[in-house]
Amino acid sequence: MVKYKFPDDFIWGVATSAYQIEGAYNKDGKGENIWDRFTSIPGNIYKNHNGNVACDHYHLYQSDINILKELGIKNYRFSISWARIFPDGYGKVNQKGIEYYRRLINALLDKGIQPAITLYHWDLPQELQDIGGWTNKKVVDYFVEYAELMFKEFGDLVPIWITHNEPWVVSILGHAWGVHAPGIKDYKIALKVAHNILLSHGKVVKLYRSMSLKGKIGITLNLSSIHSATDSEKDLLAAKIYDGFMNRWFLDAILKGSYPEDMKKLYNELNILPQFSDDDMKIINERIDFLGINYYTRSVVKYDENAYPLKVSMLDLDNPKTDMGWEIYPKGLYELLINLHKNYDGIDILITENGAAFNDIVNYKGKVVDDYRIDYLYRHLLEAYRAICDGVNLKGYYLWSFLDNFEWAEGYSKRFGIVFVDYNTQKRIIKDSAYWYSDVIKNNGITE
Ligand SMILES: OC[C@H]1NNC[C@@H](O)[C@@H]1O
Repeated sequence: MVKYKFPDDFIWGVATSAYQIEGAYNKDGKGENIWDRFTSIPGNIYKNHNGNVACDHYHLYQSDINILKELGIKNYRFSISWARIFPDGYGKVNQKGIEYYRRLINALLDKGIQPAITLYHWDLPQELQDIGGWTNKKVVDYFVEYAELMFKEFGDLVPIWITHNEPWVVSILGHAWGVHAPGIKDYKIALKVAHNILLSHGKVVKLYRSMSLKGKIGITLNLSSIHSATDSEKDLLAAKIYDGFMNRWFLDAILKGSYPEDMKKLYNELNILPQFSDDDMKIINERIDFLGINYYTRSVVKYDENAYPLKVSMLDLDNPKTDMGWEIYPKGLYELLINLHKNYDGIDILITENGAAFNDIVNYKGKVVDDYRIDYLYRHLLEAYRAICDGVNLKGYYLWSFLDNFEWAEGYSKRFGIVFVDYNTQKRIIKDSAYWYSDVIKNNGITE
């Protein structure tokens, strides 16, 4: 008996990204991207893993789609590798790249599976990084050129488009903390990158509207519910600052057309505030059809005099965690959804990623009994259900991830998939969580 039934038209899907699963890093005319380069530098990635082969999805996509069909999964979010389309980032088009994605999209549609495409999931063509990457306004225009070609080629086939995946991660992990490609450590650069990414987002949304395409377009943000370690004034302020740093900076720009005043003031004092114009903000505020959110965990923060630049540090609580070391905190998803509904005019929301890494093993029967992942998914879906009951316009849920895959700086050491991948043989093993999720989809809800 279905105890928690979701709305009839609720979108149930799974998600992946190009660099994390495709492999074929130098095949069929694809150009080098910043992750090809970043992973080639020893020490950047766990055991120097890279995405050269990954899950070899570039060659195995048909059998992978057959698994989606077998599980009754009717929506699949994936990203396009920009350098497969424009090897140099702009100008010369690689037809083999276009042909690959056309085969992939048609294979999905043939199985009754609706594609949702992310245009940018971190894999900038290296040639563009060589001219400054996202610090260079030219790259904004090259992104628009790339998006326009994708809309022309696939706009009539693909109902859901996501301009960018997690601009906060691209700017902060890639340009402030340096743990992601391109490995820069400069907050001022990071915020300039964030601004140009948001500009490129707004320009592409405007372009999409001008092409009278029938689908929906939005952006995906990684968001977290922020809690202060104590009720002290300093810790409460630390939580407000971290909420501004991770959430409100992007949400307010995109949905309200202005960066939050408190954060502009702080960044200006820190001399890391990027330059921008009112026209920029108007472009960034272009109306979107949905907000994509990636939720994994909450953040508990405190005031920390020595923490540059925000004087905020994260607590590492002794609570149940996933293999990523992220606290399992399902209620944070409910809190986030309610806050977004209240503070951003009830905008339609898609959960474009939620899931968990656990140290999966294949048992003696050749099965993966991942009850921990089922528990994580159950608890988070219950919170999503509660948010819907409380009025949130939550329209869908894409589980991260379809396949075990390359988890960026962690390499292949972290398994998020509901399908196990043996990287030595490329064999797929459907985990128990996949069969559980298949039932959720079939029942359009969760049973006790
Ligand atoms: O860390 C898990 C996921 N988070 N969001 C972006 C994805 O590319 C990651 O694999």
